[in-house]
Formats: sequence, C-alpha cells, structure tokens
Amino acid sequence: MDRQRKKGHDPVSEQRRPIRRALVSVYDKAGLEELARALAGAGVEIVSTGSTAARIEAAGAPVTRVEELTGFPECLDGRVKTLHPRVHAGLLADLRLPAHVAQLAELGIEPFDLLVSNLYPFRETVASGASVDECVEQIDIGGPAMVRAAAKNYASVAVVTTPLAYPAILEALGAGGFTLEQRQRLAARAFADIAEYDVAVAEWTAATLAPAEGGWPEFAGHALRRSTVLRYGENPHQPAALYGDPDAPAGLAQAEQLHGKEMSYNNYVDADAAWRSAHDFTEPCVAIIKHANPCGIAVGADVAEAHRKAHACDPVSAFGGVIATNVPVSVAMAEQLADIFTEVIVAPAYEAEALEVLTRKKNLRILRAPEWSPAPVEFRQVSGGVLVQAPDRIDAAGDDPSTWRLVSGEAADSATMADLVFAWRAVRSVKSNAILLAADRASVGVGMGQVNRVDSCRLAVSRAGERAAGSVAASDAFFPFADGPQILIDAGVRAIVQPGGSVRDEETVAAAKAAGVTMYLTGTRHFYH
Ligand SMILES: NC(=O)c1ncn([C@@H]2O[C@H](COP(=O)(O)O)[C@@H](O)[C@H]2O)c1NC=O
Repeated sequence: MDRQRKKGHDPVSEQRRPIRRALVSVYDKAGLEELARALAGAGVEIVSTGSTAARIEAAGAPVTRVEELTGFPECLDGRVKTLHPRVHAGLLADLRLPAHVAQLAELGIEPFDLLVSNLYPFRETVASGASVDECVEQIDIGGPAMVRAAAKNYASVAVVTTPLAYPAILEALGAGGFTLEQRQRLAARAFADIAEYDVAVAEWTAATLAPAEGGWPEFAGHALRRSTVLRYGENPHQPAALYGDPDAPAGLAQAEQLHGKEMSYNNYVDADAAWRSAHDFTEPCVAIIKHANPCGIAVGADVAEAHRKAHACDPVSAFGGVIATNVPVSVAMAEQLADIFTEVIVAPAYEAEALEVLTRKKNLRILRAPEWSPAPVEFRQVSGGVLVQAPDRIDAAGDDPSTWRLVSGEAADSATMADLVFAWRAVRSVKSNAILLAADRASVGVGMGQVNRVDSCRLAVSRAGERAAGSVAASDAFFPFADGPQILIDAGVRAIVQPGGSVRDEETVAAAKAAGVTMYLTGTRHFYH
C-alpha cells in the first residue's frame, strides 16, 4: 500500500471527481463547439450564459441557460449574469462536508463539477486605444468571481480558464474525472490568471482614474509566469528560475534557443546586456560581453566586419564571451566564430548556412530574440522595495552631436566625429566609471568597474596598448579632476567627449587645451550601474 502511494497509483489519493454538471461561460469561443459536444456526449449537463449558450445550442448540444437556473434575467448589458447564489453555491459547496451537501439539497441547488470560463479581453481593449468607458465595460466581474469560487473549491470542482486546456477536459471525461492533483494545478493556474487580470486592471485604473505624482501611478504590479527553472543562479548554491512578464514587451526572456546547452542565469544577464548594447546602433553592430561589460563593441559595413573589429578589441577577454548583434548573422561571421570559444550568441535572425556553421559548435548557445523593444520602465530590487525608472536611451538632447559644445582644440573632422559619436554611444554599455577608447568605430580599450575615474582611464589605456595613440575617448560622466583626462592625453588620445558639469571643468579643459586635444561636452550623462 505504502509503495503504491509513493508511486502515485493509490486510487484514494487520486480522488477523481466525475464530471456530471458543467458551467460554461467564455469570452473566447475557440474550441467551444467541440468541447460542448464532448461534454454532452459524455452525459454532462451544461449550464451556460448568453452567447456561449447560443453557440453551444447551435453546435447541437443540449444546454440550460443560466437564467433558467437563477430565475433571474441577465441584465444591465451583461453586467449581471452569473452573480447569483444558485450559481455560486453550486461552485462553492465543499462536497466532502455532509453539512454542505445537506444544505444544497435543502436549497434545491445542484453542485457543479466543472467550470469553464475565460474573461473579457480587458488588456487587449486598453491596447486598442479604446475610450475609458469602453475599457471599464471590459472589466469582467462575474467571470473572475466564478473562477475564484471554483479555484477555492478545488476539492470539489475543476476550473479551466483557457481553451488550451480543453484536451485535458476530454481526457478527464474518459478517465472518470479530474484527479485531485489535476484540480489543484488547475486552481493554481486559475488564481494566477485572475491575479494577472487584476494587475492589468489595477495598473490601468491607477494610471487612468487616480492622480499620478510626477507621472508615477500609485500602484505598479507584476504578474510573472515561470518560464524556465535554471540549473542555478549567479553561483551554484543559488537556486534560480526565469520568469516572463506578460506586461512587458517581448525580449530575451522570450528568445528562442536554437541550439546548445541550457542557458544559465549568468548567460541571461550577459546576453541581455549584449542585446541592449548592440541596439544602441542602427548600423550592423556586434557587442561582446563578459560579466555584463563590453570587452569589444564595433560597427561595420556588415556584421562580419563588425565582429572582427569587436573581437580585436580584447581577444583575451572575449574568450567565453556572450555576443549579440542587431542584424542577422551571416555565414562569414559564423565562420569567424569557429575558433573562438563563445558561450552565447543572440541575434534577430541567422542565415540558414550560418546556423549550420554555428551548430557545429556543440556547446554554443544560439538564441533568436524577438525584435528589440526596450521596456517602458526598469525595475531594480532594493531591500524592502523596488526602484522604478524610465530606461536610459540614446535619444537625449546631448546624444545629438550637433548640440555638443567644443571646449578645446580644433573641431573634429568627419572621421574623428564619427569615432566620437560611436564612442559616446558605446560607452553607455560600460558599467561604473566608464571610459571607452575607440578608433575606426570600434572600441580599442575599455575601462570599467572602477570606483574612481582615474583607474578606469588607466585600464582603458593599458587595454588599448599602442592603439591608444590616435584614438578618441568617451567618458560616461564628467571628469572630477584633470588627472583622468591627463592619462588619456599622455597616451596619445586626440579627442575626448564627456558630459562636463564638474566644478573643476576648467582644469580638465585646460589640460586638453595645453595638449591641443579636441574636447566636446555633451551636457548629458549615461551612468549604467
Ligand atoms: N456579470 C456576470 O455575471 C458575468 N458572468 C460571466 N461573465 C462573463 O461573460 C462572458 C461570457 O458571456 P457570454 O456567454 O454572454 O458571451 C465570460 O467572459 C464571463 O467571464 C460575466 N460578465 C461580466 O462581468
């Protein structure tokens, strides 16, 4: 007996409940006719609302209209249909309790064994740009009430909230009903569905009907759906999973993995940084990321050239890197990758032959991500709360070089200006005291992750080596002292772009002037921590 129970074969623990009576009230009518016919064929009594009942009838299945059950007409344009004790007592009676069974009998109420319901398309209506009144009308009331009731009462009722689960109903009909475990899973799914629905309603009402301070509504919700359990988190002792956010534009979490080992937590972090980085450019761009920082980023006439240039920046660090591009991967680029150990590549598409070449690398994870679409807001957890901000974008006034202020040296010629513009965009992907040296629209030395800007300058210069001479530099934020820029100048950097705004700007500008180095101030900063 015990052994049987462990294996899950114990018929008592299965606790199947036969389906004799079903309540069906769905907005999405997909698969409804087939379902209704199957239920009727299995001898299930179907009770249903307005247009759902009409469709079931048209499909040739017998149906009891909900008004017949309640003795009350559907009214107020459908605002009240199923909100009635005869419906809710039938969904909420716990049939394990003799008192509930007796009370139902006294009241002449038949219990339901199955609820099939899906809700008015509130989110879709909002997305369509409908008026406030139209959106309000699409806030389903009776549906969530029934779903909650049936989900709470999973001991006695099975609840199905999506046509995708209709095949499971047909299976259950054949098996003599849903098992307790199945009803529990359906209940959990149902509660998640109505929670997601309510988050959408609460966010919309907070944004539309209540005053927002500084553009921030009083409520922000998240209804996350687990998409993958990961092997572990940042370190092997940290359990981890990936959740998708149905409210956010599709991104890396929805990327399709075409090949390779399972994605890890750190792979996702780096691939996300790479994906963001590559999309700061409209030309073919390749970003190679290690530990969320670029160890090479470049644009080129084509993706293969961009990759060659990005890789040349720091081939040592690019070992085991994560690569993203903003354009399809070509055969030429795939072939270049053949001898470079790479953890992940993420791209919007792959030429068929390029994919063939890449899949020869057994361990390379190949991702095809949905079209780039930045989230409208960013969240960052802090202890006890969450910081929310609009994402940093390359579209601030100071990102337009025509607004830059020349404060030292000669105005840049077009090639130098192209490199400065490249460096200014690329430095946005570098974390903490970001200094990026560039030549020919490719990074040649990157300084990052330092707690002072001088060390970042030293790091960028030492990584660039001989390539520092004649390169241009970008700094994500102002130089607080002249010591950092002096390191760049001494290494032969010939033009610098930085936000400016330090109380000691004059000293920095004087150092550039003394060396005849071109310096532009953008007035905009791009911290990225
Ligand atoms: N008000 C009610 O009593 C009520 N009961 C069920 N509904 C919804 O009405 C829809 C189905 O209606 P019909 O069968 O008329 O197409 C379902 O999406 C269901 O969630 C209701 N509608 C909205 O709240």
